[in-house]
Amino acid sequence: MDLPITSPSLPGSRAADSGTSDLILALPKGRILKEVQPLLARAGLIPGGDFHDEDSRHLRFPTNHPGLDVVRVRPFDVATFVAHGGAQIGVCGADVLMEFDYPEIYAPLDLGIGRCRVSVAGPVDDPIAEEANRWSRVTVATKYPGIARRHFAARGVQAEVVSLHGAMELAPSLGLARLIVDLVQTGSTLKANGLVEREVIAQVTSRLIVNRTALKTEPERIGAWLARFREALTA
Ligand SMILES: Nc1ncnc2c1ncn2[C@@H]1O[C@H](COP(=O)(O)OP(=O)(O)OP(=O)(O)O)[C@@H](O)[C@H]1O
Ligand SMILES: O=P(O)(O)OC[C@H]1O[C@H](OP(=O)(O)OP(=O)(O)O)[C@H](O)[C@@H]1O
Repeated sequence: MDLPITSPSLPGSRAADSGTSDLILALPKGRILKEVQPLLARAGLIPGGDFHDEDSRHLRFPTNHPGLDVVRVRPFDVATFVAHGGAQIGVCGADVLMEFDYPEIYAPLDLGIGRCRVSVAGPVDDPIAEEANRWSRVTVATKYPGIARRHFAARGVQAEVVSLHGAMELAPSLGLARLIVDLVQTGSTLKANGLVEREVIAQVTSRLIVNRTALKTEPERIGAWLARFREALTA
């Protein structure tokens, strides 16, 4: 398929030479970075420099496409970089998209990786937690305050959120909150900490995301990358 993406083999094809700026693809550090690499390869995108050196202090890397650089950021920050137009394209979990609900972000492609769910969980030995939807107030420890508040508000329950960035599973036993809202995949972290899943809020996979304004102003370049990723998903 002949796509209008700057070819690395054409001399003088740097986007900067033609007066347009480089596109930036924001990738999340951590587990998704590993999972997304085969897809990048199928899309013909190879990050360069010392991208594969986990100890590198560089944050921005060139690729085999002179018009596209990659940045490596925290998973939660991918959405923010793309929403603010610092990056035009990104790879981001649906959990993060739900949390921020940025209107500037368009998420056209489900990449089918990073599969898990956002759930409400509580202590195994607190069966009353099952009835949280009937209470007027709950305390919830989470790194998803927006998702938690909206989820309980939709049932007329006010969620008092204790904001944590990890180890949410400790919160009920240490008295920070009665419930948690967190990601669950195998359920082994919940089990290991005496918790049980009470309710699934949403299924999660990673998405290819784009900045809506960038897509309007650069439909050919960004559209071509979307087409490449779409094709890579079916390859
Ligand atoms: N257990 C899991 N199984 C599958 N996907 C997951 C799991 N945990 C997280 N994810 C997905 O991977 C994304 C990144 O999670 P990861 O654990 O790598 O980073 P993080 O711990 O949220 O970030 P940070 O390192 O900034 O705290 C999440 O937003 C979610 O979409
Ligand atoms: O159901 P499981 O298969 O046990 O997976 C769920 C765990 O995975 C995630 O944590 P992660 O490993 O990313 O650690 P972190 O949140 O502390 O970064 C999530 O926050 C849960 O703790």
